Amino acid sequence: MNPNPTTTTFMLSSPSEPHQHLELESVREVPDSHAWPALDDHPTVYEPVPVVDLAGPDASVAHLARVCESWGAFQVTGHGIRSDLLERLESETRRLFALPMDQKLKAARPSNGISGYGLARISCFFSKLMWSEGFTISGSPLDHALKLWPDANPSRFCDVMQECSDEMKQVAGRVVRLMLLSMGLTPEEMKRAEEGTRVDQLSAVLQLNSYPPCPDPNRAMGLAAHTDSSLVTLLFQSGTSGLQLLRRQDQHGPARWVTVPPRPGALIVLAGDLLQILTNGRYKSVAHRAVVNRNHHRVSVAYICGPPPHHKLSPVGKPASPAPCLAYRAVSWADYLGLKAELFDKALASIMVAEDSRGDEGICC
Ligand SMILES: C=C1C[C@]23C[C@@]1(O)CC[C@H]2[C@@]12CCC[C@@](C)(C(=O)O1)[C@H]2[C@@H]3C(=O)O
Ligand SMILES: O=C(O)CCC(=O)C(=O)O
Ligand SMILES: [Fe+2]
Repeated sequence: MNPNPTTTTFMLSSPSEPHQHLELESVREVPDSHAWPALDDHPTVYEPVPVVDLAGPDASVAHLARVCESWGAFQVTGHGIRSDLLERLESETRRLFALPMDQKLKAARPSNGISGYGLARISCFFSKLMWSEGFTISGSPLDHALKLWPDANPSRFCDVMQECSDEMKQVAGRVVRLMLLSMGLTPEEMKRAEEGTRVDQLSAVLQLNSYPPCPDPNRAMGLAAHTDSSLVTLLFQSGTSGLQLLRRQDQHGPARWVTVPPRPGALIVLAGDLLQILTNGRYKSVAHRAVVNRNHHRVSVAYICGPPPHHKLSPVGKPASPAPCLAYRAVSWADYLGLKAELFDKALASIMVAEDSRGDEGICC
């Protein structure tokens, strides 16, 4: 799948690209560096995005199987994360992005690193820059917080990020388990699927995103279409919409963008590439993007979660139909991230096992 026809393998000419670290909030006109030629690659339509109440009967495995197969995403309520914690998550995220650019750049993500402040990582695959800033937290955010707020107590930021990660881990663990139960696996397959995916084993990064108001939202892109590499991503979006899911009725049907309206207290679950691999193509990862708007400064926080980085995940269950024999070779998250950084939307295809060469690692059908 190519989630966006404007994708090229264009690399930014140099790290000192003049508009790379624009103070987007003070820009009055979208510069050419940020003007996207084709935002309307598919129509944007209204469709109600499914809601799964983890505390209610919606959390039935039959319902979940249908939702995962047909959407790869849903809103989750009844997750137990207190609304005041989510409010603090939003306000700490806003406080970070409101810092002056030179302060944020003190916590810049190193070119070969995971954590820190910077442009969307996928920027290198596109010829235009995105109307957003990101901050990735992997492990403790303390070192970064000390650089961002050298004169203040960093615990306010760190505590909220840590508490949210801990809570989101519990929710992600429940969601992954329900998804696996919904596949109707044999006890042996279920045991194999749970290796590396149990709640106590999950690992994650927290991705904070900021989308300042944009003077010409029809020409700018907040975050270009992509799938996450995770098993599942839990996304918190502030009261402003912007997240869109790429949806098809069936494999060959026309694609359209569906906006996920903010729903107070809800989190959004997005199926990632590792879930597609683990479920042998049955629960596909969902392509999504973030669009911007003229008046509101939107923020979002993604809890991008998967197995321990070096745990090798291999597919379980029957290959997805109608595709005859989708199967992937076993892969660790760490190795898959390497493929994704190199191949972007071709990473999944690169680990498909050809039908005639299925051996120990692939699933025979
Ligand atoms: C663990 C990771 C997943 C991620 C790449 C990363 O190393 C850290 C940031 C993650 C993120 C967040 C925004 C979208 C995304 C595609 C990206 O470019 O960086 C994801 C990556 C991913 O899921 O592959
Ligand atoms: O901001 C959003 O709604 C999407 C964010 C996202 O896709 C990500 O962080 O991976
Ligand atoms: Fe994403």
